Amino acid sequence: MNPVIEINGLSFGYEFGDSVLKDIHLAIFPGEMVALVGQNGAGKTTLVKHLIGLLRPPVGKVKVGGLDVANSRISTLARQVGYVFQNPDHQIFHDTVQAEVAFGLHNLNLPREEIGQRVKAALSDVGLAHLAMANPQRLSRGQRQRVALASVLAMRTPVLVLDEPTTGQDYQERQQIMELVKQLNKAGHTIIFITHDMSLVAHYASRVIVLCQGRIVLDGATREVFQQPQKLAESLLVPPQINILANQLNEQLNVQGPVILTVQEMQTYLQQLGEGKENGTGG
Ligand SMILES: Nc1ncnc2c1ncn2[C@@H]1O[C@H](COP(=O)(O)OP(=O)(O)OP(=O)(O)O)[C@@H](O)[C@H]1O
Repeated sequence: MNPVIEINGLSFGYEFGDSVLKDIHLAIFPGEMVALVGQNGAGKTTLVKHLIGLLRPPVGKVKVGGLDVANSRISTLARQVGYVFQNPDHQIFHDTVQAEVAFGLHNLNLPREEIGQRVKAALSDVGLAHLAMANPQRLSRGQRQRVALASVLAMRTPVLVLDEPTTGQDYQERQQIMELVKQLNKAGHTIIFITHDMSLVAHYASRVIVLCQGRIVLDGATREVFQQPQKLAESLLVPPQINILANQLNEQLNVQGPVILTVQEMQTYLQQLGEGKENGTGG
């Protein structure tokens, strides 16, 4: 299978600034659900801006859906990758939610009917169907974030890049957004999401890429990455509480237990430990 995103030797620095990305090599395959993590200023947003042509690689090569970003038009790349900005106000310009979500679709020259259908479906997906005629500027930050998400969903691109999609959302909205993202991934979209919430990473990502000062320092299946708490700590990343608790329990019991990522996994593990004890085989 060919990678949908291929980065070879990408280095980048802003004008008058230090180097922000250093020799990035990366291949992401169709259907992956990748979490891109790292402390503030690690270079995550700078990296993904290279996928949509907002930044062009001065050194190295970036390919998306087989297109070389260095010489592809932003409008062409926009058919491959949808990007939800970290700050929704950087991508919301229209007077109504409906017009906002329809904007990108007009650029695709789609028939009016299809535009209407896609807008409706995207707004319903993010739970904003009832606010189609509202002015986005009057909505809450969390709602504006979801308008931005709907605008990108409506484009139906094979790759979705979500830069901190759950910022400003309450607990329930956060779960809803991530469940929606999971469904999109199941339906075949390749997902890259940036977040500082390591419990979302543990729960939803199939692969984790850790950026530290512009370099990739960890890249692997989620469970493998959480198996290296020392390396995560070096990047100032704190695993979810449940993972830490399980590690401490294993240490106390002096057993090599599994890597626990979610509360549900912990529940199952505790049950197994309990049953082992009853049978006299537990630690
Ligand atoms: N437009 C810009 N001009 C100059 N420097 C910039 C610009 N955008 C970002 N930087 C700098 O580049 C570095 C990486 O920033 P970037 O936004 O990519 O990090 P990040 O990992 O996404 O951080 P955060 O988690 O805070 O969003 C930071 O030092 C930042 O100050």
